[in-house]
Amino acid sequence: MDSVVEISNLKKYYHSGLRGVLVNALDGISFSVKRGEVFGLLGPNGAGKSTAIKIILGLLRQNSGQCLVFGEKISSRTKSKIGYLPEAPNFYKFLTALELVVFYARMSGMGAKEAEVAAKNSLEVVGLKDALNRNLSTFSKGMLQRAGLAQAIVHNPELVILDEPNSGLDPIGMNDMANMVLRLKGEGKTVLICSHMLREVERLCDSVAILYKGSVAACGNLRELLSDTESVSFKAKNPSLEFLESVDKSAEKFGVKLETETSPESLADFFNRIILERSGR
Ligand SMILES: Nc1ncnc2c1ncn2[C@@H]1O[C@H](COP(=O)(O)OP(=O)(O)OP(=O)(O)O)[C@@H](O)[C@H]1O
Repeated sequence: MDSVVEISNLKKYYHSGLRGVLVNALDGISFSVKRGEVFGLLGPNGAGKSTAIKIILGLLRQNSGQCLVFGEKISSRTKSKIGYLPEAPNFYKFLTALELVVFYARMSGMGAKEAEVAAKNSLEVVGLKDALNRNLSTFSKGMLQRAGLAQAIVHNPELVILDEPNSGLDPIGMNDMANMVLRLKGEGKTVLICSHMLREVERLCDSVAILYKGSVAACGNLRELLSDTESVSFKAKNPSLEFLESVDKSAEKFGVKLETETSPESLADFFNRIILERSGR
């Protein structure tokens, strides 16, 4: 499987505040997103996710390291193959859903007729067929997210980047969003999701990278990461608490930690463990 995004030793710092204090937003991160996979970019607030996404999109330049998209440095050619749903998109509210998506289709270089057909099609895909001609000002949050996804996929991009796609969605909306992501995957597209909704990420993603303070704390195939816990198990008929405590104490003597949890871990547990380890708490 070839890489759609290949990030190597990427560094980005900002000068912040009046004194220009240096903030290491990305401190040499490396990961790759393979063609056709759903990839989750995770991390607590301030970990560097948005900075990484902006660099992939060509909206920001790194200070050093490399970011290749479709094997090339970012250019207008590579950008035309990317669809992007920003977190909390701020669309022109006086446009109808159709006008909005046609606008983005035209920006991607389509002619008027082609843009209208593509816009109607992508609005139908996201479930807004009956709201084509409604003003965005009358849309609920969930409908705005759908319209945002429609603009992100209208030009049939190969790579779709979704920043907090579940923001403001109710459980039904989240389920619909998940189905749309799986549909994109089924069409052979690569999807990069940046999210704090770990249950959804666990359900959808093939691979993840967890960022912490500008570094990669964990990265790889999700199933492999989650089954990576070492555990010791034994069978005993109705063990008493006393017995269990004595086993635990004897194990401790030999430097063995008995785990009562069995693998695979949930992504949320894995995430918390990795972040706690990194933060030394
Ligand atoms: N324009 C900027 N100027 C100065 N510092 C910035 C700027 N943008 C981001 N930072 C800092 O860089 C670090 C990484 O920020 P970034 O927005 O990439 O994190 P994030 O993982 O996307 O966080 P969140 O989950 O809150 O969106 C943070 O310490 C942030 O304060």
